[in-house]
Amino acid sequence: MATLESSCTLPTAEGTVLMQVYHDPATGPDKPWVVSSSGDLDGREGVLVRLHDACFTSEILRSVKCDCEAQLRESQRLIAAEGGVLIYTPHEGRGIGLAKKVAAYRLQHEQNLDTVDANRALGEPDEARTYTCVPLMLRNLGVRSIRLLSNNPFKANALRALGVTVVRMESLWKADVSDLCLSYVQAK
Ligand SMILES: Nc1nc2c(ncn2[C@@H]2O[C@H](COP(=O)(O)OP(=O)(O)OP(=O)(O)O)[C@@H](O)[C@H]2O)c(=O)[nH]1
Repeated sequence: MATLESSCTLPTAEGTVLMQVYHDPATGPDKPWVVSSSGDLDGREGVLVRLHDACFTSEILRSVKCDCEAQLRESQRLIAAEGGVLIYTPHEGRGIGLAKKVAAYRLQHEQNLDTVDANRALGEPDEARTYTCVPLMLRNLGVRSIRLLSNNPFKANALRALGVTVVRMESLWKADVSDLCLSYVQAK
């Protein structure tokens, strides 16, 4: 069972957020889950929520192989504007971890494989993400139902299976992606 470890109010470029750090035994102590919320969400329906999986290459090194950083910034902007929740998960590489994701990148480059085939060539699943702790995080904020900022039905299905009421999905799309990123988005 996940636990809320600590929280603070944090001034950000997009306004002040409530930051909460959770520990989930399923993902380990060195991989915190971070919940950043804006506005008073207690008892609210249809709250805007972004479930964002860590992407070191894009968000820290500014890789243009994928659209993760652009999606993160766009969701922060949308959430700040109307209130909502950003859940930043430790599921780097769709859950396979950074080292394996980078090995998959190498195969993509050297053998011209797409993201799914590269994972399979490494003996890894193409999807290893689980979101078991998310209902607790939403409950703790008093969120009753959500609008999920995502293009991936897997995430909405996973949350619904855990009992979260997903009213609808709202698309996140950044038009100015690189050619490399376009092939990644098409392989999704
Ligand atoms: N295994 C693998 N993971 C990748 C690759 N490129 C980015 N990622 C990871 O993919 C995750 C983001 O998943 P995406 O597939 O881009 O997004 P999504 O699940 O389709 O959902 P939305 O962004 O909500 O529409 C992050 O954890 C990234 O680290 C790759 O080539 N291989």
